[in-house]
Amino acid sequence: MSLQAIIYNLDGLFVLDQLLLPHQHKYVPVKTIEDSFSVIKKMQVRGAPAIGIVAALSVAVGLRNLGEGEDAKHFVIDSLEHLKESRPTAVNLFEAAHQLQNVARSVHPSQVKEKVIQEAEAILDKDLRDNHAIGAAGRQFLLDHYKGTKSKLTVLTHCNTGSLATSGYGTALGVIRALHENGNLEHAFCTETRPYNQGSRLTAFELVHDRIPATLVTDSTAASIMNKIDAIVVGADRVTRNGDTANKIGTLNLAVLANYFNIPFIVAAPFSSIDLNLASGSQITIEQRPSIEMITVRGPVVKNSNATEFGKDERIHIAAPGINTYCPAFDVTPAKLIAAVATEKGYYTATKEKFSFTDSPELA
Ligand SMILES: CSC[C@H]1O[C@H](OP(=O)(O)O)[C@H](O)[C@@H]1O
Repeated sequence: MSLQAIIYNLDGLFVLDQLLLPHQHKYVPVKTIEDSFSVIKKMQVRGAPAIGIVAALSVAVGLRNLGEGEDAKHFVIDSLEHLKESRPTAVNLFEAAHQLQNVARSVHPSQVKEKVIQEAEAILDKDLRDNHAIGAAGRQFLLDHYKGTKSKLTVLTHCNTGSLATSGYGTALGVIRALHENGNLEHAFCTETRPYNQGSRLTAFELVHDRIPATLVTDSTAASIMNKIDAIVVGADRVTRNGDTANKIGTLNLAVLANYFNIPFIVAAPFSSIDLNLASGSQITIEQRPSIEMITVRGPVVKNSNATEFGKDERIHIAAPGINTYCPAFDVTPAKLIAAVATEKGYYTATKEKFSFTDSPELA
């Protein structure tokens, strides 16, 4: 089974429906801007970089199919204003929108279609190159950190930051892949990452697919295995100027554990995930998800005791009816708990508990 979250070719744009993984492997066509809004909003495609890429490519598809006489510039600008409303936290969607809208505003009207399609396709191509560089930078930080003491590491990660969250290879999971490919990975642990279960359904799927030695644990197991862990590596949806980082809910728990157990906690993300317009994490909008996603789990319909038919998914209620719920999709980890931010430019470390992303990074 492919790990390719996004397929973009002359036939159009398709996303792997991640609500059905790992049991069903089904691509969904994205033919219109509304299709794009829907697959992002419903989290059929998710992951900060993937969201930005799908939004950009859906505009490219729309431009390829634009009717004669339709205004390309306004199509680009209006479509991306709408897509920005699909999910508020990941900066990659807003960064992609900014890039394409800028192109549409700055070129001659007759050039909008060609130049915006080029820009959208460049975002896709750049992401894969960046992920390999992010993996190298994260690996380099860890080798530098453990220089002279160990070169095979046990690493824990949270949520899904691999090929299913990007154009391929991944960010934090890219660091784990880089360690594995170079003989520096002893073992990987991944947390299930309730309530969407990106870890148990997606990251575990990727680790098994790549034959990386790994163990799945519940979110609540993390503290009890910290004595086995050499580093915690996570992704990011938005990093602010001082290094505060919004990431999947439960990330802050792990950062506090890392700090308590004196384990390096690393954020791995493309530089485009760093929002220099925001001074600190208190300014980040945290997406709230519907409570149905927390109080139920999707499961295949079991027709009878002898056979399981993967028919229409049914939701199985796992919480007491009537209970109030609080279901944020992300939390914010303060910069002081983060040892390094690994980007495609290299890795940044904090001085006096603050990051300076305008300085030169450590090069991998
Ligand atoms: C490289 S993915 C970054 C980020 O996106 C995920 O969120 P979601 O699954 O809700 O889109 C998670 O926070 C990852 O760490």
